Amino acid sequence: MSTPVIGVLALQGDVREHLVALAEADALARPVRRAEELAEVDALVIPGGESTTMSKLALLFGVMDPLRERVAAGMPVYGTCAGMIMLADKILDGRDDQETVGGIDMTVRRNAFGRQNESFESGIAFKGMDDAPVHGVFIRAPWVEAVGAGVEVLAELPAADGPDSRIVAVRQGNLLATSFHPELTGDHRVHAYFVRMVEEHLVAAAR
Ligand SMILES: NC(=O)CC[C@H](N)C(=O)O
Repeated sequence: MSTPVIGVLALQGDVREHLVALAEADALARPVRRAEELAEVDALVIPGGESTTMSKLALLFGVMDPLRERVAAGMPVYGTCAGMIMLADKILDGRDDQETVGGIDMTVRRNAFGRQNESFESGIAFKGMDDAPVHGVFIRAPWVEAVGAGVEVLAELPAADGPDSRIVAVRQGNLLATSFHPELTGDHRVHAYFVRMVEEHLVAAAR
């Protein structure tokens, strides 16, 4: 099978780190800014950054609707942090004019873990990666407040202030989202998991 071509939405955010992580997970990675570039990739990563700015630029560059169309058509997408917010059907604490691509039946709360100076790192038990916890870097991170029946929860963190836990990684069909940033660590197992999702999608689509 040919190597999957995975774009990284390069309007704003930590694009370069994702390009490196995807290459290390054996994908062909390239930045995507415009609809024509989106049309040429098999799958997409939406990076961390600032979802309000990303939303504004996606509308300005005319990629918001093409993105929604590709998601509806089944293109695999992985969103980290701001990218998770972009994949949420509903957001809390967003800006009034903030739009998302949507696609995952979940409600995500922006900046839920606190402000920049409350950023933290934590080992995370990630479903299917049983050899060792995933190293999670959380920077003004969102959490998933509610999920619909079709959403698989892949990771949760115990809440700092009570018995509850916070959902920090989910998958719905071909869409994957994490509150944290595996691209900022040397541990690229989540990117490898996404590359496998893309390969499985391409095999199924070719049948
Ligand atoms: N590291 C991040 O991507 C932060 C996300 C940012 N707080 C937002 O709302 O988009």
